[in-house]
Amino acid sequence: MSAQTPIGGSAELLRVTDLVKHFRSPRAARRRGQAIVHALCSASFSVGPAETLGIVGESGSGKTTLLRTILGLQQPTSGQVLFLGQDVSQRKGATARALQQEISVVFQDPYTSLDPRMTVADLLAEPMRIHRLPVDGARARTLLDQVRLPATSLRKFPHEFSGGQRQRIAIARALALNPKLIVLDEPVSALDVSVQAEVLTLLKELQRERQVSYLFVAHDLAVVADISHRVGVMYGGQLVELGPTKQVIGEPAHPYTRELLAAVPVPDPRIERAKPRMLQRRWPTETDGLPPCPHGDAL
Ligand SMILES: Nc1ncnc2c1ncn2[C@@H]1O[C@H](COP(=O)(O)OP(=O)(O)OP(=O)(O)O)[C@@H](O)[C@H]1O
Repeated sequence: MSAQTPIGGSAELLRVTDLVKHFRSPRAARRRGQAIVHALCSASFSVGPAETLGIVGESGSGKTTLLRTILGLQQPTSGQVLFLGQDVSQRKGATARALQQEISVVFQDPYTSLDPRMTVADLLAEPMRIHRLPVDGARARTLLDQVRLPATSLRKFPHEFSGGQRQRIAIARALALNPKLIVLDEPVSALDVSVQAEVLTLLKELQRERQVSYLFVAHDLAVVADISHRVGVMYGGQLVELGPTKQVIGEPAHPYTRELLAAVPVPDPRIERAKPRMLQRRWPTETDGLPPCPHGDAL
C-alpha cells in the first residue's frame, strides 16, 4: 500500500454536511418492525482541489446512496451538499447542466457503462454533443492519448477492447468536459489485479497533469489506500472514521477499520488473513461503538 502525497491546495471543491438519507424499508423488514432503512447517517466531509478522498465500506454500507445524493440523483432526507459553494439539490435547468460539466462519473463495469453500438469516437463526442459544445476530432485524439490509447481506437467498438482498455475509454469520456471532480464508483473492482494497478497509476498521473479531484469509492481498502490522500470508512450508513491515509492505515481508530485492515490480502499465499467478522453483519449493533442514526426516523 502506498498512500499518495497531497498535491492539492486547501480551498474546498465539495462540502458535504450532516448528509442523511432514509428509505422506506422493504415490506418484509416493515413486518419485522423496521420501518426505515438508515442508508446514510449524518455524513460530513470535504474534497479539495486535486485531492483524492477514498470512501471504503462493505456492500450495503451506504456508498452508492452517498454518491447518488452527492450527484443530485436523489434528494437527501436532510443535510447539504455544496459544490463550489452552491447547493447541488437546488440546482435546476442551466445550473444543473453546468454541474454535470463540472462533476463526471466513472462506474464499476466498463462492459455495461459504454454503449456497445457506439464507436469510441462517438462515445467521446457524446458528452460534448449533450452539452452543445463543438465536437472536435482533435480533442477526441488528445483524450485517447491522455489515457494512453492509440488514435486508431477511435474507429473501434467497445467489444474490441480488454476490460482495462474499456475502463480507460470510460475515463477519457469522464475527462471530455474538463471536470473539476470525478466520482469513481468501484472503478477497478471488475478488473484483474495487475490491470487494477495500471488504471490506478493512470488516474494518479492524470490528477498530477490536470489537477482534477477524485471521490473514489470501493470496498477494497488496499485499492482505496493506494490512490487516496484521505480515507473515509463507512459502516452501517455511518462514516465511522475519516483521516489522512497514513493515519487511518497506521493507527486505525475504529474496530471496523482494524477488521478491514486485517482482511487485506498479503502477497505470501502461506499467510491466511482473518475475514472481518463485522462484514457478516448487516447493521451495526451497540457493541460496534456506533451511536444510533442521530437524525431519528424521518423519511
Ligand atoms: N431505493 C432504496 N429503497 C430502500 N432501501 C434502499 C434503497 N437504496 C438503498 N437501500 C438500502 O440502503 C442501504 C445502503 O445501500 P447502498 O446501495 O448505498 O450500499 P453500498 O455500500 O453502495 O452497497 P453496494 O456496494 O452493494 O452497492 C442498503 O441496506 C440498501 O438495501
